[in-house]
Amino acid sequence: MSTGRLIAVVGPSGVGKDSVMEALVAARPDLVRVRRVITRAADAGGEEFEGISPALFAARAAGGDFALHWQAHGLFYGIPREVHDVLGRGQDALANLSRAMLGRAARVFPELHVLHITARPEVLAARLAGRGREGRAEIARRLARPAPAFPEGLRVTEIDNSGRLDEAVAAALAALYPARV
Ligand SMILES: Nc1ncnc2c1ncn2[C@@H]1O[C@H](COP(=O)(O)OP(=O)(O)O)[C@@H](O)[C@H]1O
Ligand SMILES: O=P(O)(O)OC[C@H]1O[C@H](OP(=O)(O)OP(=O)(O)O)[C@H](O)[C@@H]1O
Repeated sequence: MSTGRLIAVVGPSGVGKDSVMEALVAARPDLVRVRRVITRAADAGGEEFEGISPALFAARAAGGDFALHWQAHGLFYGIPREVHDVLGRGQDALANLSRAMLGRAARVFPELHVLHITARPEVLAARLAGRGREGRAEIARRLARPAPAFPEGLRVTEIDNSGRLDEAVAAALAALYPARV
């Protein structure tokens, strides 16, 4: 049985990562979305995640609970190591990763495929305002966050989500699951 792919969905805040992942899973029930462990308030809304304290996060990271973990936006993020079981069953898994983690992710997940979601800057600002999950200062910080460079040699599909979400999702599905001729 071939190993499943870890499909890393990356891109700037507000670009549509959660929206695209939700639609991909709806279109492909065999696709598993990784439930991240985040030190974000459990009632923050948005993606379905496990909210824990920074102290517990550190203990679990030290205990080897995470296949990957990183810090961003003043939060800690972890990908539970159980994702390896999903891939070992031959299933693909979707995970929202930091762009800064892609080099490490490629070492941890040999079958890594990067789905790089992009959008025009003015679109990002409007979408973060519309989402309303962060306050104005945090939105400004996220919009000003420099885009980490990607390491060489990754399998990357770039999807422009400046327009209709369904079109971005269709392009992602076509790239990830090209129709067998
Ligand atoms: N193609 C799109 N057209 C219009 N609104 C979108 C589109 N994609 C995402 N959104 C909206 O933009 C906001 C940010 O999307 P989200 O998926 O949370 O981005 P990210 O996870 O990358 O931060 C959300 O309110 C979402 O509903
Ligand atoms: O290093 P970067 O590529 O800039 O990514 C920074 C963080 O943003 C995303 O998290 P999250 O989904 O919490 O933030 P978002 O919804 O604003 O994208 C991503 O998973 C990283 O944890």
